[in-house]
Amino acid sequence: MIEVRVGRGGSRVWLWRVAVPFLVVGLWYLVYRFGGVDRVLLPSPRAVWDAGLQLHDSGVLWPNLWSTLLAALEALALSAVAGVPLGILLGMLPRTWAVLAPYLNAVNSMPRIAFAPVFVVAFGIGQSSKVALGFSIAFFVFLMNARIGVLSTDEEHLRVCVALGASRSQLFRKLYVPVAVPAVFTALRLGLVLALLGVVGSEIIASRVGVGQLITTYSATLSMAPVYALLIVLAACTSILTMLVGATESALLGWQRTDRARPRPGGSRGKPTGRTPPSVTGHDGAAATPVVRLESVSVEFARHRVLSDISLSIPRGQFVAIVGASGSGKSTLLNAVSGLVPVASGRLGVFGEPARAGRADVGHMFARDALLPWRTARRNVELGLEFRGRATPVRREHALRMLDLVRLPAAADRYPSQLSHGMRQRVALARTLASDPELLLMDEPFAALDALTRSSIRDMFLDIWDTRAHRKTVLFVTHDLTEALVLADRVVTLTRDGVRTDVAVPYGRPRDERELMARSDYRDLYERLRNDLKDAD
Ligand SMILES: Nc1ncnc2c1ncn2[C@@H]1O[C@H](COP(=O)(O)OP(=O)(O)OP(=O)(O)O)[C@@H](O)[C@H]1O
Repeated sequence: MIEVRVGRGGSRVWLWRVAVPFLVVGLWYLVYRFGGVDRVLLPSPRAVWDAGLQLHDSGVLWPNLWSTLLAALEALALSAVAGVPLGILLGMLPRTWAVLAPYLNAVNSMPRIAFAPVFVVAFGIGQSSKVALGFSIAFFVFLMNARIGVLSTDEEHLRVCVALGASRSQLFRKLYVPVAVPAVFTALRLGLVLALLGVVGSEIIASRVGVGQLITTYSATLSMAPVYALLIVLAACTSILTMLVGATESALLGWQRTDRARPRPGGSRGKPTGRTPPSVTGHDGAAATPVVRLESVSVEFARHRVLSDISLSIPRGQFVAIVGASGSGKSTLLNAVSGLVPVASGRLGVFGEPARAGRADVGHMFARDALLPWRTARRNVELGLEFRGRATPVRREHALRMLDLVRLPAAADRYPSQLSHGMRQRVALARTLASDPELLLMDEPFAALDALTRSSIRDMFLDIWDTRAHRKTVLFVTHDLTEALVLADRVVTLTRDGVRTDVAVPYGRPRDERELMARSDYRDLYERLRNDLKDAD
């Protein structure tokens, strides 16, 4: 379908739209009058108009048109009901798709119209055989589009849902179905035309009623004027139905309309300012019960070792910053702790248990907000609570409280596309904090923001962390050494060979970046860590 954007000059577009049928009729008349075309094959516009009126007045048109449209709509509905869930499932199950794809593609490439006589034999001459042929053509459009819709799922949306505890069936309902909806609307438009094609084709081959049957009858006597009139009526009906689909799509997918083209955050990750300098202290080791304990942990992707022999012990309430060069495995470390990637060797314990995804007491926040664009801010914050089966009023009230906490009470009913990057990241923070996790895994959560917004959200986060009944344990990944030293109790530098430095940050809170920079011991510490990172490169 060709999209026409009606922006400025929109009234002129509408004028042209209305003018097109008149121009076509004018051209038709000219060809009829002066084109030397056989007048049996191409009757005049006037004759077609009269034939249309005659079909209407004689009562022939409406029952036949109704029969055809009803069969097409039935075929369309059946195709959608069967094709969409199957397409979504096949999108979710790539191995099943790999097995079935050659067969489905083979069936889809068959000229289905050739099956019309088979359906007539199977279902008899009547509505069922028409619906069957329409279904056999439109079904694949739904299946393929729904699958492609699922394949377009944003990797980070999936990761967030899994980290928030979504089960397979919740992923199906709350992630894949909404992701597939725009593709299903495309399928509706295409499927409508194809279902109609199947139904009319079936009527032309064998039918007692329907537009196709009328076309066969009139064509047999070379009365082409009613044939053209019927085709025009069918085209008008298809256009009206397509417009209805478009209007429904606009009403249901309001979040898409407002989805302004924004640059993806992530390109401007935080960089060390390089202005601050040093002082060094040894790390004081872990307190009683570690919240996270890694013992000689290694992680591999396709036999490629990404983390080697990492040992760390993080006590309750400690704020630990992980700093390292790009590719040193910082995100992988966090993903392993939250159970999103498996460890290849070693032992990884979280609250004394093996790491697993979807724990309510572990919150994972990513560099990109990964808010689900079809949900308002409030409903995004509710997501984790929804996965855990909390009642609607309870989670609604809680989400509003969390939005209050991140100072966004007025944004509750706005879609992510209507929020600035900073606001979106605050909504993501509210979503992470909603289940009141004891352990917060923060993967460069503010890196994609401009310096001013980053610093204000960082301060807000520290306020929340510091003023709660007890401090949460935080594992905070950052590229920015200054950020690490301003925020954390402890800084761990990570290289491709493992943990390089593990130091305590010996300054009280609140910390002021400028005051710190004025201290020689801070400058020494900064310099030492920076050199460790440089050597690792
Ligand atoms: N799912 C994956 N499959 C294969 N390789 C991966 C996967 N995830 C990460 N890697 C690889 O692991 C290495 C470490 O990646 P990771 O994202 O953990 O590094 P990082 O230190 O967080 O980097 P950055 O600071 O650039 O985000 C990289 O070489 C990356 O290509």
